Amino acid sequence: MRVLHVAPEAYPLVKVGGLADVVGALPKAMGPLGVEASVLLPWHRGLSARGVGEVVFTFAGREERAPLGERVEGGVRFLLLGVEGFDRERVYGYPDDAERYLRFVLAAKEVAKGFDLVHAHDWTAALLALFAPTVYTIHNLAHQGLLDPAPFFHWTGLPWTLFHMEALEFYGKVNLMKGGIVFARQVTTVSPSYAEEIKTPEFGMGLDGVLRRHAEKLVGILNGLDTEVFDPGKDPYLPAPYSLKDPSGKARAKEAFRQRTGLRPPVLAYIGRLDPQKGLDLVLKALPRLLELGFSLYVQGVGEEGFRQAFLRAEEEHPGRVRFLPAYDEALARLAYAGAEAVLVPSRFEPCGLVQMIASRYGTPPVARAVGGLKDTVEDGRTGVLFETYHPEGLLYGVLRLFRLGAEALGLAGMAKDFSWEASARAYLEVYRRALG
Ligand SMILES: Nc1ncnc2c1ncn2[C@@H]1O[C@H](COP(=O)(O)OP(=O)(O)O[C@H]2O[C@H](CO)[C@@H](O)[C@H](O)[C@H]2O)[C@@H](O)[C@H]1O
Repeated sequence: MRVLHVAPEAYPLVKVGGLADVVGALPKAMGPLGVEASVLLPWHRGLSARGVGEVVFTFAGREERAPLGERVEGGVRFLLLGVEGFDRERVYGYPDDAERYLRFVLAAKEVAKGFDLVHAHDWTAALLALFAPTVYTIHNLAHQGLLDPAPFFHWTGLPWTLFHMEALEFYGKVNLMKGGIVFARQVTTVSPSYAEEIKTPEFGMGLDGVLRRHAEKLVGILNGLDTEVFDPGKDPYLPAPYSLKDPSGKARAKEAFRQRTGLRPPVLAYIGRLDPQKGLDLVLKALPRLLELGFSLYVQGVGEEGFRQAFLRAEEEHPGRVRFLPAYDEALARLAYAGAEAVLVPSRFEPCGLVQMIASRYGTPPVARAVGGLKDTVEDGRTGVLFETYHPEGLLYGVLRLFRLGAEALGLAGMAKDFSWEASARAYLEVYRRALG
């Protein structure tokens, strides 16, 4: 079976968040099951690849050409598509994102012709479901890809008959994610709990009705971790390797983390995008009390300016107790996963979440909110702590409970857990078979 993954980001070529981890790891995990997978990405600035040809496609009624590159990393074949609009600093966050990614999809549709199945990820690739046999994965319902119908139909050349409630129309706009859900042969999301939650108005972000109508083709498959990439036993970013059998190297990581950050333990770490999804308002509100109780805080992430300012202020006000790294930094993230006493994942909603799994793999227990994939991956009281109420008190209670139970013991229990892709890869194979059957 030949499958083409289509996505905006994939580790190790380009990563903003967890989507990249998944798109980088899943193709590898499917190999042993007989699925030959390639990953198609936009040719973002700075990526090098061997030119392998040119893709001819139609955009806004005109013929365009885009160079196609190829590069193999970690056994995965990446294809890079050099359509206009991607020679830029960032992956997302431009006013013309909808246009650039539509152009990418219309070119990707030509590449897809050489494959049995497309596996499209998130809103940017959703529209492929209209052009090829597609499995569509929702990584986050918060980003749906909304745009005005007039430019959409002009650029794509699709008929206006698709502009109705059971197809692409969404409150007067075109909704690309809705198109993915309606037209894909199978729809997946990244945890069983999130698959249930998104069928309710509370978590459905306006698409719960559509998801309920298409529930028979919707399945929740838990993300795994690339256990080769995230392995404290051979992580080049750590001062010494360690494992469940011999965790002694973890003390070295703690020491290195302390020296690097100047924070006195116990340190609570947040690593991730600075996004309202992630419950950072709870962290900020609980901060004074956490500091009073003797905890320090480490925050690493990029995203919303409001959060950036708030954490810069917190760092300034509490030298030696709060450190904020407003950057994407793989090396420091690994050191934090290994060197902090606990990680905080107080999300409002969380489709799956990789942060809590990575932390566990590095022997650091998570304090997480009992939603979505967090509920499916953190064993409350055994590998970490889950709290229910979206309130600073809920988070505080969770932190205190974790340390009462013994952070170290919970961390070790987490290290023993299987976070690999194995079971989930088999579940995806079933979905692929259904899509083609
Ligand atoms: N500043 C920084 N420096 C270094 N590393 C950083 C970083 N900021 C984030 N990361 C890394 O990005 C990843 C975050 O992944 P998550 O899955 O936890 O959340 P995200 O919301 O990005 O993903 C979305 O997609 C994934 C994939 O399906 C879902 O698990 C999730 O619930 C959904 O919200 C982790 O590997 C983390 O270490």
